Amino acid sequence: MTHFPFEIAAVDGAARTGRIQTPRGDIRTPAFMPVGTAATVKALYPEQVSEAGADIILGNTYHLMLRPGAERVHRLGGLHRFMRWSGPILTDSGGFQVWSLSKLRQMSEEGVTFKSHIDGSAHSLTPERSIEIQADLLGADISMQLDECTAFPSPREEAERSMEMSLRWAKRSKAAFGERETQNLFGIVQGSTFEDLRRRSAEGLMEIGFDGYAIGGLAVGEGFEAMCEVLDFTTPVLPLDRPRYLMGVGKPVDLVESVARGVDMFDCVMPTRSGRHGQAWSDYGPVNLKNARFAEDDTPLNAAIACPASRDYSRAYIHHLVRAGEYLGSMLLSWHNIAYYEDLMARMRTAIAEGEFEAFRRGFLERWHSNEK
Ligand SMILES: CNc1nc2c(CCNCC3CCCCC3)c3nc(N)[nH]c(=O)c3cc2[nH]1
Repeated sequence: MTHFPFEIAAVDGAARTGRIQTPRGDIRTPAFMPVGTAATVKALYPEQVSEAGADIILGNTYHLMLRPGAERVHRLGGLHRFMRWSGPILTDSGGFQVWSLSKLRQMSEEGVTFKSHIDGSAHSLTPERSIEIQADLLGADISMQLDECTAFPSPREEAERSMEMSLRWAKRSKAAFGERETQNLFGIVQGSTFEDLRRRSAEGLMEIGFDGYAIGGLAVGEGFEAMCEVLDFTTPVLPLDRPRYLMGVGKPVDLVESVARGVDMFDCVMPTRSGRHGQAWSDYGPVNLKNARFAEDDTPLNAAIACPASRDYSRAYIHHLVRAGEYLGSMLLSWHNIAYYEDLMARMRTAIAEGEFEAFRRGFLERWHSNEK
């Protein structure tokens, strides 16, 4: 097993803090991974993403195979060189995006065929092809198995069929990946909201053996309570000494409640996407800077965060930019939101290291549920 060393520095309840050591740098956990869908964390330079505190970013098989093409990225030196990000990159395997973005898709045991949402051209993804794109062509440090994200809600039989196919694809993904010294491969637990299916999926993946375990099939409309319930009965089954990655999550309160349940890694489009829609995140929830109450608010978004977008610009100015539809509005809010998310992760890492995570969590939930904005 050539998994990256995962050093757990402290445990507080089910919460853990530590670091994953990769050839391209350490990942401090719990970690939030900004999403770089089309080889860019939208509206930010890589330097800003790194200075904001991100150790690792996400890339994506689906988008990059369609445009500019995985072979082209490879000819140009791989994804790190192409986008000038020298730290670790995790890529998703593409299955989820086929379901959420493409038209006319066909699923079979072999894989999935689909039409590009960009130009309608025909494409196919198999477990083997997805690994080739992620690990060989893009050069991801961490690749994900090809899986099927089971729709929610699903009847039990459908969830079982879907989970079992993802397990077969997990086996094929691992066989295609083989043993690599400088790259890792994560399996993805499915099983929707059914405890026994989640257990069988986790046990099946551990039997195959992966460098880390993602929890898929969540943040698909099941709601906060159901997501927490699935975490309550899934994370305890997973190995303590391997990273757990909750895919597609989430709002700040989701991150706090999931870290409390033993999750180490997260990704979400929320900070950047909501920044483009005029929203700034805080411990009190989202704040829409378009709101008239900011028109003459000369205070910064959050002076406690050492990011120019959070500390140096007034809300009045950002309000003006958003109202005027100026690019700088989206740029500053995206920058602040990434810095806020990374600051939240840093506060949680410190709280766990000091054995104070419960107190941190209580304080955060009080702020989150207060109506102060
Ligand atoms: C938002 N909710 C959610 N996302 C899920 C995702 C995607 C996670 N984010 C990947 C980025 C998305 C933007 C482009 C770059 C990659 C899921 N992915 C996989 N493979 N399986 C899931 O069950 C799975 C489940 C998910 N649930």
